[in-house]
Amino acid sequence: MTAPVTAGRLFDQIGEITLRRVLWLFYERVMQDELLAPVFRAKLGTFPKDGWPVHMTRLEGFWRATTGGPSTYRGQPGPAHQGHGLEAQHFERWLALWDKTLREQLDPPEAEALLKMASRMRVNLERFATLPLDKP
Ligand code: HEM
Repeated sequence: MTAPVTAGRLFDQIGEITLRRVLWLFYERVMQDELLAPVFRAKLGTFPKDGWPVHMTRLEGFWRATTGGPSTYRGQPGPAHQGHGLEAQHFERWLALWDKTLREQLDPPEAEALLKMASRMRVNLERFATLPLDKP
């Protein structure tokens, strides 16, 4: 019988190197997407240079922590999404690319687990993304 995928085991099941590969491939695709790329380019510059190495290190830390792996990530994903003019369509596209990349690169249980995690986070991130920057 296959054990259920839980956060603690997920990092080990995916593996450090595979997780890193998935993330780089995903953002390479994000940067080929005409809706998403301009948002990231405005903030981080030209992929994979400028602000990208730092961003990728931070994201890797985030996903390591989320999947139960060792991590020193101490960021705040919510506020990071404020002030970019993000709408529902950006999140739809992001998740569609995430889904495609995960399905190609991982076994179904791990792919589904990572998709489900991002789908849940979307609710909170989208709420932040549409908050006015200067609250009265
Ligand atoms: C559910 C979907 C998403 C997840 C899980 C996610 C996750 C993250 C995380 C963990 C960070 C790092 C936060 C930190 O600095 O500590 C981040 C930053 C960021 N994300 Fe997202 N994100 C999502 C959707 C999007 C979308 C749709 C866009 C826009 C097209 C976007 C644009 C950005 C930008 C511009 C940053 C800030 C980069 C920086 O200042 O270094 N994200 N995201």
